[in-house]
Amino acid sequence: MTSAPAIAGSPARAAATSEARRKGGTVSFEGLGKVYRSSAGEVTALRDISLDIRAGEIFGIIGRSGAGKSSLLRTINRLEQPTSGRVRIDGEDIAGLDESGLVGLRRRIGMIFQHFNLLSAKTVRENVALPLRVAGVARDEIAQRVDQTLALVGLEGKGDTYPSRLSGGQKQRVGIARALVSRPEILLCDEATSALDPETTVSILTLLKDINRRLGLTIVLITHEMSVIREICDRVVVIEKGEIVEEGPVWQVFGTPRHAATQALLQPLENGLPEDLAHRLRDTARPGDETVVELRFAGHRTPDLTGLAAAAGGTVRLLSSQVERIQGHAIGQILVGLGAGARPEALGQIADSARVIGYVDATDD
Ligand SMILES: Nc1ncnc2c1ncn2[C@@H]1O[C@H](COP(=O)(O)OP(=O)(O)OP(=O)(O)O)[C@@H](O)[C@H]1O
Repeated sequence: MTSAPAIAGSPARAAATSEARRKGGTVSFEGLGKVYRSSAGEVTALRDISLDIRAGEIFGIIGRSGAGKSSLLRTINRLEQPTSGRVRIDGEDIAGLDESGLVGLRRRIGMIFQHFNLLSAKTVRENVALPLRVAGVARDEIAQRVDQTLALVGLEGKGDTYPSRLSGGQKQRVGIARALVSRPEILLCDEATSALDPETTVSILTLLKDINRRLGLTIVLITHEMSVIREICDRVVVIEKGEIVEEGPVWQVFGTPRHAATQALLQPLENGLPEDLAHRLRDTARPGDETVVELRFAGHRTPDLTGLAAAAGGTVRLLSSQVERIQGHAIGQILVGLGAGARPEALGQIADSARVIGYVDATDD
């Protein structure tokens, strides 16, 4: 980009965004394969990956340890060479780039890392300036662009500080500034928040989202945490043993996870049955018991409490609720206890699915 990083909502922002969009930032994988060969043998890290990442989106790649996430991410800037298939950036097959073409590609693709990869003997300003120095940019322009980029990531006044005096979150901000100073079209994030505490993670993810909106740049991130995907991604792909097993908009993958690997990755986010209820739940009803119904929302319907009460046709108690909004869709589940005379079978029309999970003695509450 030729214009300066700008403030959200300003005319300069709109110009910066449209310029980034015009310049592209798409990534296509076509039948990509990667086999590592060493004296210890062969490891197939990626198999037949075909995938299109659109300009300006935040795209998540998730999978368990060893699934092949890093291998895939690193083929985008040719830190890793595929064994088969192709990677295209804005339609161009990057396998054909010569040395100078590769240098140009890496200027268009910034990268940030889990452990920040900062030079400890250099100040924040020197760290951020490094890619411009290497590119031979004039001294005055370097100073101006470094200042603008430090302001963009919220590090005004920290230019002369050494990395050892910064918090983890501040170090990652330096990493982000260094990646952005060359005004790339694509930002690769390699487990960028995995070394950070939950609060700092949220602040870095918020910054990435903000940068994506302001500059219109494509962000591709890898993570093993579904909470990161939920926080900022537009679309996600799940990889398992080197293959794509699930792909789609985030709300859809969270709402209807189809593959066992996705379900396992989502498990830490599920609270399960409230403990007190789990202890009291019975398989068969005794006189006076409430019927406990689980209503699941997969993003196609919004919980309608009035409709719920009307459909049930009797007393309804809310026992627990874990419904969140992802990309404007209601995802999660509600547990209700239905009293005598209520019709559990009528609740199927209220949620995306409904099922009786047992019975409880309501007088125990
Ligand atoms: N340089 C290498 N030489 C040999 N095998 C490798 C090499 N790099 C990765 N692998 C293997 O390739 C497979 C995929 O590794 P990769 O690092 O891409 O997975 P990952 O999903 O990023 O894992 P993690 O989350 O643990 O970093 C693993 O079995 C790994 O052991």
